[in-house]
Amino acid sequence: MAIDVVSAHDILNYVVTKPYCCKEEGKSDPMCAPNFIPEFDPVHRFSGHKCFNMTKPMTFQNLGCIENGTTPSRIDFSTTFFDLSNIYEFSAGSLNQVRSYEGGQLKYEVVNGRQFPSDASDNTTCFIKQAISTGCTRNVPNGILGSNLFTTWFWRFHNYVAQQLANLNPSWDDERLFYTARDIVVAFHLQIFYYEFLPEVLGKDHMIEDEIILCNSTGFRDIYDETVVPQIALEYAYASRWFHTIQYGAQKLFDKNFDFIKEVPMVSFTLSVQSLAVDDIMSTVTRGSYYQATGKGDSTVDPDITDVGLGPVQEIFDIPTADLAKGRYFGLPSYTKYRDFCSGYSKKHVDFDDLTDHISDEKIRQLKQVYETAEDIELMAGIWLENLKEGAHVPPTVHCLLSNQLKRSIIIDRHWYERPNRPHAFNYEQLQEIRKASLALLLCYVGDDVEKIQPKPFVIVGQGNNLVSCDEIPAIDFTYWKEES
Ligand code: HEM
Ligand SMILES: [Ca+2]
Repeated sequence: MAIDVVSAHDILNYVVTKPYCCKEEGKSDPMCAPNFIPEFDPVHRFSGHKCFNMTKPMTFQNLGCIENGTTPSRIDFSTTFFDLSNIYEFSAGSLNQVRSYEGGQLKYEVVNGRQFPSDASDNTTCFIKQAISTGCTRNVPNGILGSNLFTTWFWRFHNYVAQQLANLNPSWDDERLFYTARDIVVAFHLQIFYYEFLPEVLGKDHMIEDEIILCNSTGFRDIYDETVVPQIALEYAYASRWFHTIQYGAQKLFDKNFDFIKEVPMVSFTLSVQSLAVDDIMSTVTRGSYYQATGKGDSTVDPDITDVGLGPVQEIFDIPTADLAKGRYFGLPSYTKYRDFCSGYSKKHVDFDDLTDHISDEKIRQLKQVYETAEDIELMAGIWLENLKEGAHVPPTVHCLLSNQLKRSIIIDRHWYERPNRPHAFNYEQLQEIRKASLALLLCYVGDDVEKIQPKPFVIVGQGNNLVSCDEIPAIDFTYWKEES
């Protein structure tokens, strides 16, 4: 499960284009997922006609700002930085909507004794507890299972931190508590993303070599460059779609002894955050999220990803087809051009034979059947067929395109948490506490009934990474944020 890359789903702003085939009558409101809990009935998802819709992102052409007939230029509603905008700005301008303006807290709703994100107000019908029967979840952060879990956890963590700060500093007002908590939570998230999650995916040695992380991750560092324009490459989100190929289709549920209960199609949770609020689903799914393994990077895709995709709201959605199609839609250059770029332009890739260092002969033969020349190969098709990079869990071109942005995201961020001279920077002791951030710690703080967890939850349980009690996970000492009176 990936943070921030997964949270891309919270900002997806695709519009559904004309369906290829669709039943006319009895179409439900697409934002109101039919409820499948508690039976988790995968069968009804396939009832009726099969209706496959393609999607289009919002573009400046749609708004008439750029002439039609030009390459579509996408409007992105999320911020350019890794600043947990899926929590704090999950739709543009929504920050004020999600603050409670008391004690620095974010608004929440309690269902079954559990805290869930909520921006619903009293006169809407979109509280999660209502959605359990109505299916309506228009007003809450609502995406795929992974992002719903992460949003919920970080939302709760914000409130946890704000409460710690309030206890230590009774004189702080809501404003100060809110912004100090946000700063800590964003840093905590970045520390997990860059120093815990990404090393498992990209390989720690590669990341050190590419200067994305520090070898000795204790001190400050500052690579901010105000002359670099803050931007996220289209290719970052695009190449990240490769992760759809390792998405495992089944979500396993475990009881408190980590005994397997059952498995549920992962996609059944898509756009159905309310399903997490039923019974003890949140606890059993949370355990599954760190106890079960991910899918394999072996050029095959789970059938639910190609047939169901969006879960209950559409009968069929083929995510890999959408992934390939978006490359054409955005007018991305040929795969060979990205190979040139990723070789630092030390090698030119023109013929099929130039691609053999990352793609097997058999797969080159398959490419030849589909594409007339090597320069016709699309980026997505190329990365689907690449072997995984040595010392990493992604193909080399995905590695290159992600690494490129991940480094730039530090360079462009004036508020990067490791900077000693940013406005309201952490002092050295506070930064040491932030360095303790880990997914295990997050789940021990705010996860549902998490009493035991492996120290490295992005890695499967095993020797050297066995389940331990939460008491053994190093915790943050918030007293470093107590203001001297
Ligand atoms: C159950 C699992 C998942 C489902 C159902 C799902 C579904 C989708 C769908 C429907 C889209 C939009 C496709 C389009 O219309 O073009 C999408 C986009 C995307 N997905 Fe997933 N996805 C899943 C898992 C993941 C994972 C694990 C990652 C990465 C770690 C990921 C990364 C992305 C990215 C980066 C995009 C493009 C976002 C953008 O351009 O705004 N997805 N996904
Ligand atoms: Ca952001």
